[in-house]
Amino acid sequence: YKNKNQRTSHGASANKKLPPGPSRLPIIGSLHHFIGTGTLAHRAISNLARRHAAPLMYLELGEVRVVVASTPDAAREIMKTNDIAFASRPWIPSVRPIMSTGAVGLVFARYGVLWRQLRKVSVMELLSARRVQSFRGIREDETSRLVAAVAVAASSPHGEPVNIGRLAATATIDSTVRSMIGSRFERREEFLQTIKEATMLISGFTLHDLFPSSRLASLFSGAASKMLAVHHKAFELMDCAISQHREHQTVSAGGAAKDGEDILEVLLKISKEGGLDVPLTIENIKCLLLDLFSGGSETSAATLQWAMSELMRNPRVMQKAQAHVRDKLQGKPTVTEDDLPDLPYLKLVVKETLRLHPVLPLLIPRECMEECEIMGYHVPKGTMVLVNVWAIGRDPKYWEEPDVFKPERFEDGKIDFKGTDFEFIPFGAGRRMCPGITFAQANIEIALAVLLYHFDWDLPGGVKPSDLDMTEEMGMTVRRKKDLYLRPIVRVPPHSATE
Ligand code: HEM
Repeated sequence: YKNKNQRTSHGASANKKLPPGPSRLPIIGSLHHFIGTGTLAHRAISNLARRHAAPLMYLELGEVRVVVASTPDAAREIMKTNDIAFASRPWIPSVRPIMSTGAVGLVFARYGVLWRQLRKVSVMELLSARRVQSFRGIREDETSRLVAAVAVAASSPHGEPVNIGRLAATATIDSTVRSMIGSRFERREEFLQTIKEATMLISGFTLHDLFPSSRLASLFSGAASKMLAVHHKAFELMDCAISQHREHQTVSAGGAAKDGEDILEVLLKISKEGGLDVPLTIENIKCLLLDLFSGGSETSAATLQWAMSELMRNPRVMQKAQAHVRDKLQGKPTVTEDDLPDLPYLKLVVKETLRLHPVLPLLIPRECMEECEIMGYHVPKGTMVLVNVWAIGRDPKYWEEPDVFKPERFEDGKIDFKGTDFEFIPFGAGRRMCPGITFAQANIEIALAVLLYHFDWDLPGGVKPSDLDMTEEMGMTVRRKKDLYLRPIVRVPPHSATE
């Protein structure tokens, strides 16, 4: 056994104190602490950090060194004080073969000129408030379809329960994809399946990722070749999305109403104009598109589903939110984005949902680019760094009654998720912070508003609110394990059902 607070044994780092953490065994490191716990990583890591009183904790997952930050102070030291040192992403062995082909998007790009370029284009051009605003018509159209689909179920003789998570996901995914390529993706289901497969492989927990130097592990897991196969499939789908985009443009040019520039159009234009520090290749464009598709849709869909789940579990909050929307809208036929600024309570509901259910509970892993001292401990170069935002959002030192869903806690407007209040960082912070906050907020708020405005909701089968199953499942994001089925009752009839 190695003891906690053990000094490192790696060359120049020798004699420097590593953060505390659980005991480690030869070869497997700390992995035995995770086996048989039956708990998802963010919960298991949170339990370990608490047991070892380790705001900054050191683990070895197989051969991989990992440091986990579990308090706002630790997160601040990493993502603010030492932001540049932690602004890279690790290329775990499963993704390395793909990245080595040059197929680098934004999410996994190493810190450097290419990342800076892609980041700048994304923040300034693709996901800016102005651009997000230009997709308003798409969002309103998709949410009116959502309302229409729910209304159909509500009008069935026995009041059919609807799979609200799935319907809301369809609305956010279609809205995202339309903003990207101008129309709904013909191969949406196939694409979602591919993303799901890819994200299982890049979770970093394959044998090959944990024991990168073992040829046997690499052979057994076959992860690299599976990853390449998924990557080829994803690229084939992106080619298809690009051709679909071209066809759509031809149709639009032929007289059909046009929504304004979509994201792919902007990217192709920027790449053609040139004058960039690093040329934007078609490969980069496909990767970036893939990142935005996948980063943009599942995260928002999962958040919406958690919001509805918490509202069902907390009838007081549900009634207050519904009364708030109906009061403000005063019988208007439907909610438009003009109404959203008048619905502050809804924004608080979204915030509280993200506090209790940050869909990326450990953010996206960072990599330490140069050895650093954090909270008096040594973090060696090359260490993978995770920030447990799930644990931070439930820390009783910072949150009163942390397990209670209480949107009012944000009422004074002092705490926001923009990356400066380290007790609440569901979108991360610093240079690698999520660039899609405005895009996500827009999609989530309008969908939630229409669901609460038009309908009341019941749990089918006589389930009591407090008994609603909230079990999590880890996919690309932490989502509900079981789909959320609810029975809708129309309160404000939708004025016109689209299709
Ligand atoms: C509720 C919705 C969302 C949540 C909770 C979320 C959360 C996150 C988090 C935690 C990170 C990592 C931040 C870090 O390392 O500090 C991230 C990165 C990223 N997100 Fe989001 N996100 C959401 C929606 C979106 C949307 C709508 C888009 C785009 C349309 C998007 C695009 C990205 C991209 C491209 C990155 C990588 C940025 C980089 O590495 O430089 N996200 N997101």
